[in-house]
Amino acid sequence: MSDILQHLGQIIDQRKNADAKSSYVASLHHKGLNKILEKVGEESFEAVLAAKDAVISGNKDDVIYETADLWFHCLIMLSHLDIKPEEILNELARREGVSGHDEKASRTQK
Ligand SMILES: N=c1c2ncn([C@@H]3O[C@H](COP(=O)(O)OP(=O)(O)OP(=O)(O)O)[C@@H](O)[C@H]3O)c2ncn1[C@@H]1O[C@H](COP(=O)(O)O)[C@@H](O)[C@H]1O
Repeated sequence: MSDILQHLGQIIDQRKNADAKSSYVASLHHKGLNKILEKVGEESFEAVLAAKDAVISGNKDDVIYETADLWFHCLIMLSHLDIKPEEILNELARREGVSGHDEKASRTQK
């Protein structure tokens, strides 16, 4: 999984200076952070709606499709801010084995 995210992250980085007419990613980089964040918000909402629908219909295909759109647009956001997908993966690896309840308790004790 990390190979795909890293490879896609590299392609998205390379698109920063590409022609917006021939590349969707380049067109978003050129439009800037606000447009990218608008797309991330839109795709988040669509993923949530797909998940709610899946409970009723039992169809998970749209959840997979919309979550892929969300992850893809998050990668564009990260690239625009010069953050590598590896940095997110490293953070998840750092958290491995630490219960969210324990982590929250350690924060509230400070
Ligand atoms: N994984 C993706 C990917 N997922 C989704 N999308 C596009 O993301 C867009 C956003 O979806 P929407 O339904 O919101 O599209 P829209 O209505 O056209 O968008 P708006 O006009 O509302 O902004 C669609 O045009 C999808 O085709 C993607 N476009 C590209 N990639 C990858 O990125 C690479 C580089 O793409 P280009 O920069 O276009 O060459 C590709 O080779 C792929 O590997």
